[in-house]
Amino acid sequence: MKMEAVLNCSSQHEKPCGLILQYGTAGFRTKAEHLDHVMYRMGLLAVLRSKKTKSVIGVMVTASHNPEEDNGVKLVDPMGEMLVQEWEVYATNLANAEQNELQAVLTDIIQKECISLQQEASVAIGRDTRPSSENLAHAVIDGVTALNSKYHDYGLVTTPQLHYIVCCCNTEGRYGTPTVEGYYNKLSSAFNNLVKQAHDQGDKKKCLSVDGANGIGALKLKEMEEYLQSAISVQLYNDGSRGKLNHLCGADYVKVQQKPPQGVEIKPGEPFCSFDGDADRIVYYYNDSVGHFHLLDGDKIATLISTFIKELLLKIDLTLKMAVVQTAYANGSSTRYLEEVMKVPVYCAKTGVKHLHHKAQEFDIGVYFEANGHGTVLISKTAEEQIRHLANMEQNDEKKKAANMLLSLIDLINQTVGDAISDMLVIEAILSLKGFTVQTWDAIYTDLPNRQLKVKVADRKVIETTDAERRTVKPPGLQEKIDDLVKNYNMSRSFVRPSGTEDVVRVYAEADTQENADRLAHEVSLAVFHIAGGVGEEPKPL
Ligand SMILES: CC(=O)N[C@H]1[C@@H](OP(=O)(O)O)O[C@H](CO)[C@@H](O)[C@@H]1O
Ligand SMILES: [Mg+2]
Repeated sequence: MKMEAVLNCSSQHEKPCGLILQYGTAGFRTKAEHLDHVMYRMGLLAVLRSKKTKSVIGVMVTASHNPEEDNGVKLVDPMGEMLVQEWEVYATNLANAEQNELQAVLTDIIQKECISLQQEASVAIGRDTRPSSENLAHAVIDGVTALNSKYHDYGLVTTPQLHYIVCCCNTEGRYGTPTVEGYYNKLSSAFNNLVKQAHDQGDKKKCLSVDGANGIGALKLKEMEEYLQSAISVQLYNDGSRGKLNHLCGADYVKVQQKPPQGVEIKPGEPFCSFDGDADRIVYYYNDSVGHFHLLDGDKIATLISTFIKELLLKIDLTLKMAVVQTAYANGSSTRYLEEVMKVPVYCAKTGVKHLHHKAQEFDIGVYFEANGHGTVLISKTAEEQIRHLANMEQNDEKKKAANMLLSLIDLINQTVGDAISDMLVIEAILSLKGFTVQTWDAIYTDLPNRQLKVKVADRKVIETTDAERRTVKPPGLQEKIDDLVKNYNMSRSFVRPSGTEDVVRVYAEADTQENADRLAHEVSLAVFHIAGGVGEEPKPL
């Protein structure tokens, strides 16, 4: 390694003095103007990770649902997963090293990980549509080339497309062709195969309105449309031609505000969905005949998909270990429905997709979704082989058909990470095959009214949690207070946790009525404010 070249080039990607950042729930995220040095250094780290794993490593430049002025970066591990947690600390150390400490930090990583510098490396780079992303991606490339490594710049791609590409590169194409076209071909042929088998198809093409959050998802869905034309017609809103990224639109806005994106008119019963800024999340919704807004979030998506898979497994008489993984934000009704009616085991993981993904890997079929619409399904290799064997050998036509359906579903699902486009096609295919509308899907169970709030405190780290973040252990007295407040309401639940992506404490409450959920959320916010060092104005009732 030519350390001199690395350090020289680093001085062109200067670190703002004293700036401290952390590789959080989803990589680094902050104002775009503070990230040039982080990008260069993540280029370096991706090369080291690539040498260590002898695989292609991905670097995605995006800040997902955050405002357009922000940006961020996440590293993608060989099988298309998020960067392994042990390396997050290296990422943090590199990002925060002053120029004169950089050499020591790099050497430390190389020694601790026993990295052979002779080993070849290769990095796959992608970026979202933010105005700052192109230059920041160049800084990543500078880091990669400073270490004399190869790279492939995939340009504008969704986060899940880059995860897919990395997985394809490292499995000699067994997962698919490592290009955006390969992704379109794989998903569209699986989708077309599935919907062909729906009974009520006739001449009626499926129609769906999509809010693209003015981001990369809109761009890529437009590109993909020609591959899907015979089966679905998409009406795109917030396609990026005018509005600002994520501004008053997108999956996060719709989920948190519990209302449709601004500027779109929804006819009663019309199915709508929203992507987030890097197209790894999706939520569905519709307005009923009296104008009430109905949200079908990650919990409803997990229920729909797991019901469908369970039905197919029953048809082919295959016993597989299936589970659903949620977080504390999952609506209590969804957990109850899954456990009590569907008899599917449900696990609660800490917030952040990496935690859910890990848990889901423990099962033959692991369905995981965060309530905000980020999730996917993991199917173990053995389970896939068993299904493939049945599809090939089975004599009974109905069973053969069901096994083939499962195989197409496996191809349609992006197993590397949550994927708005893939999830949307999975949902549309299931709705077609079951003859469901969004309303029938919504009626599977009724969400408990809920509310999410944010509280500003001086130092959110004073709050420590346990039991998958459902209870606090610090500061003293807070959990007791929350327990007391929750007791005053019916069907109630509330918890608080420090956010991993924003400088706030998040409060969640649910109860029998919206008024009660709002009131409980406010009372718990006050408890946080008073016990955990609130700053600024005291939280006001909604
Ligand atoms: C309540 C909520 O939606 N939290 C989000 C948010 O994390 P926080 O740690 O809550 O800020 O951003 C994460 C990354 O996108 C996402 O995984 C997570 O679900
Ligand atoms: Mg996202």
